[in-house]
Amino acid sequence: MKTKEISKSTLQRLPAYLNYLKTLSPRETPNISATALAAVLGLGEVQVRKDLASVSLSAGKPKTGYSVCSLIKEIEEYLGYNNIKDAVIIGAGKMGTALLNYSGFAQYGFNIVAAFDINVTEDGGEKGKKIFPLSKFGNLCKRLNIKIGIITAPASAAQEVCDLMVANNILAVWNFAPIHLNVPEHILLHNENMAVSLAILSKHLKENLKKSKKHL
Ligand SMILES: NC(=O)c1ccc[n+]([C@@H]2O[C@H](COP(=O)([O-])OP(=O)(O)OC[C@H]3O[C@@H](n4cnc5c(N)ncnc54)[C@H](O)[C@@H]3O)[C@@H](O)[C@H]2O)c1
Repeated sequence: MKTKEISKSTLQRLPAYLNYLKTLSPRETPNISATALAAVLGLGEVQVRKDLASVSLSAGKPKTGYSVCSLIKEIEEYLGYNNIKDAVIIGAGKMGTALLNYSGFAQYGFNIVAAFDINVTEDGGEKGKKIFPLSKFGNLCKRLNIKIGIITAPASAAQEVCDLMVANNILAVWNFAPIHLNVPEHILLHNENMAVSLAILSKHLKENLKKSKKHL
């Protein structure tokens, strides 16, 4: 992906390119020229060429133009549509802030961008990790295209928190609240139940102790 800065107006045009490219059938239209794209969207050819050059590594070929599939991927990547490394937390209490400030996620490339809480009225947090009022959740998720949500709210609030995440395009939920959550089919849900892990450990311990008694 190209990382150079692009202008605000180019950035604003990228979703329009993307929407149009997605309407094309890759079989019927595998390639598209900047001229054709400019004509369909009512833009200047030079402008389109410049916009595409700033996000696409594959320069349009003189006769065939750009590969539609590659261009879609490159624009999506530029816009952060494939952002699967950033996550947000709802519920900035003991558990939420511990996760927010845990540096170990970075080793795996994960970044917990911020936490949100219903009882926070002003932006806060430490070590550059922000805690925001819940009212700012939708805006930040949309702006940064966040796809992973972490629930560390009380069990009684977890379903409404989860619904809020789903409504704001979160696609994967890591749930710490000890409650069953109902989610649409397209949502990936992972429940982190520490009591279950401890129960399994305890069961294995019991078995090991039984075995060692037999050997005595
Ligand atoms: N603390 C632990 O060791 C631990 C371990 C396992 C699981 N959990 C689970 O994690 C969750 C959080 O536990 P905790 O100990 O951090 O609790 P906590 O009370 O310290 O924090 C919960 C936070 O959620 C916020 N909150 C409540 N309703 C909300 C809503 N509708 N929207 C946004 N924020 C809301 C509260 O203001 C509070 O800051 C619980 O479901 C708990 O069962 C905690």
